[in-house]
Amino acid sequence: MALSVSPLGTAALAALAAALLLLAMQVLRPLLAVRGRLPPGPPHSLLTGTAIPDTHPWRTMAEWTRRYGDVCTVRVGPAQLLFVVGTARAAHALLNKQAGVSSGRPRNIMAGELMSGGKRMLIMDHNDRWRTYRKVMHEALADRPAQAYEPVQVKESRLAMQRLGDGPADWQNVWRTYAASVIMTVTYDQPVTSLDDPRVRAVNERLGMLARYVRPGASMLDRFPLLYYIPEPLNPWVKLGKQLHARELDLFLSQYQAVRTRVKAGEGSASFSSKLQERQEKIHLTDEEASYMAGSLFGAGSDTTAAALSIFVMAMLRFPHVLRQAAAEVDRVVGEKRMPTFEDEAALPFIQACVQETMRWRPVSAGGFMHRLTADVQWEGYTLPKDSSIIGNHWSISLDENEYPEPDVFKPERFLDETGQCKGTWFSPQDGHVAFGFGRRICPGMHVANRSLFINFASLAWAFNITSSVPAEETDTLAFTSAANSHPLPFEAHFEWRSEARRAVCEDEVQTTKDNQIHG
Ligand code: HEM
Repeated sequence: MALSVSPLGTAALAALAAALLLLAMQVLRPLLAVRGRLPPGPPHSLLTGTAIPDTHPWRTMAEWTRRYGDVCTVRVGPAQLLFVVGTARAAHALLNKQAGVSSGRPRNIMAGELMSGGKRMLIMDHNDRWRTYRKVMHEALADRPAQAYEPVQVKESRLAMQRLGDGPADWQNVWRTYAASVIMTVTYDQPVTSLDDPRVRAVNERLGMLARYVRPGASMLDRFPLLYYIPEPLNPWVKLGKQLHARELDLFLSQYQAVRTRVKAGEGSASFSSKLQERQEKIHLTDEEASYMAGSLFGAGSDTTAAALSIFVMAMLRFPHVLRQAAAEVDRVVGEKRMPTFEDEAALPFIQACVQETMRWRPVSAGGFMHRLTADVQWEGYTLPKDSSIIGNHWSISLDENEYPEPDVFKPERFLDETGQCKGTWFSPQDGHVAFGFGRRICPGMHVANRSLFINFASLAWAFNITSSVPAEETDTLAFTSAANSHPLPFEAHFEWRSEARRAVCEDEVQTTKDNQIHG
């Protein structure tokens, strides 16, 4: 007996077949596009790709580098290729020297396109808007303009020392407050004194949401991009992404507009936002774009800086002789009667070397950030196809004993030359490490970050003996969170004033620097 199918049923079957065909094309297209040999990599399943662990994925990736080589192929889901680059040699060749074709970002529908409206620099592709953002960032944050923020960093650092000396239970929050206040001042000329400040709470709440969706494949839309095309009224994911974006945009716009209002009233001093407002029209940025550029500085620069400051404290507990060496250098140059300043920097090469070693020893963005290849790239007989993702694993590069002998030991002197001056490495002549990333996506805030680390490390060495009831050799130097910006898990640390006189000098300096503002 012949089966009869109604016209409605035929249409449904045709629609189903078309959807399956589209799905198959989406899955197969990147694989069919592979035109050469891929580097070896860990096993993967055809449907779900390579199993990448949620906890400290950079440690597993480092293991893959040891097993499969400098560049290995990983599959995210059934079709997306990700190249994990695990040595300085390969990272320098692929991500620095060929930055022209390795500086895109992979598509991120939920966190990038919907929640950030395509306006968040860190997850924006290598396009014209990104170039404008990058130019603005360079003009505001490069080495010379970053000097303007030094008075604010000095003021906040004095406050941080005072708070640490008071013996807070959660001393890591002192660093979070320091970093939040520096960024809020740099961005809006709005210092904060507590993490409970409603402005900080609001932005941290938004960042918490973003962190949830920014990981590859964290949202259904990124795992199954076809879902994006379901009409909006029936599409819960698109609706959610747009709602979250609207709330974040409201927050960023209101902070940005408040600067405009204060400037009109002749109040406050210069900031990233006030300077941006002066030239916003000339560079054709809408208020929405400009407010997002300003607003997303907090996410990029606050948590990262706070983590690096805690990492230094961890290193000082594990390697107490380094703190003694740092204190000896600071005492020789600065003495007891005043605290260190940025004018002392050239005379404090050991402290500068401590900054570099902290960033190397436990890199904050431990796994690195994904880039996207915008053309096919050749690597030692292998082809890395256009549109694949590529990631430089900061962890394995920083702990590679071929580049850094005894990599687990905190040894600032590895960055000192025979004349005692600070030096870099062959692949990073300036900083000696890769913790700020690669190529055209290298962190534009690094000069602000380095200054924060310098002034706080010098001040810690000047002010405190740092102690713990845990013996130095039992300090767990691998106890870190698994977030993209990996913080040390809470640990015990006591900050004991080296002398009553130093405590009194710090109290005085808190008063004398309390009105410090951005220069210019
Ligand atoms: C210790 C502190 C910091 C660390 C470890 C750090 C690290 C990084 C890393 C690894 C990247 C991505 C690089 C890549 O894709 O290869 C990045 C990007 C970025 N950072 Fe930082 N950062 C720090 C502080 C800051 C500060 C203080 C600011 C702002 C004042 C900032 C602003 C940015 C921005 C806007 C981007 C996006 C750049 C782009 O995608 O083109 N960062 N940072």
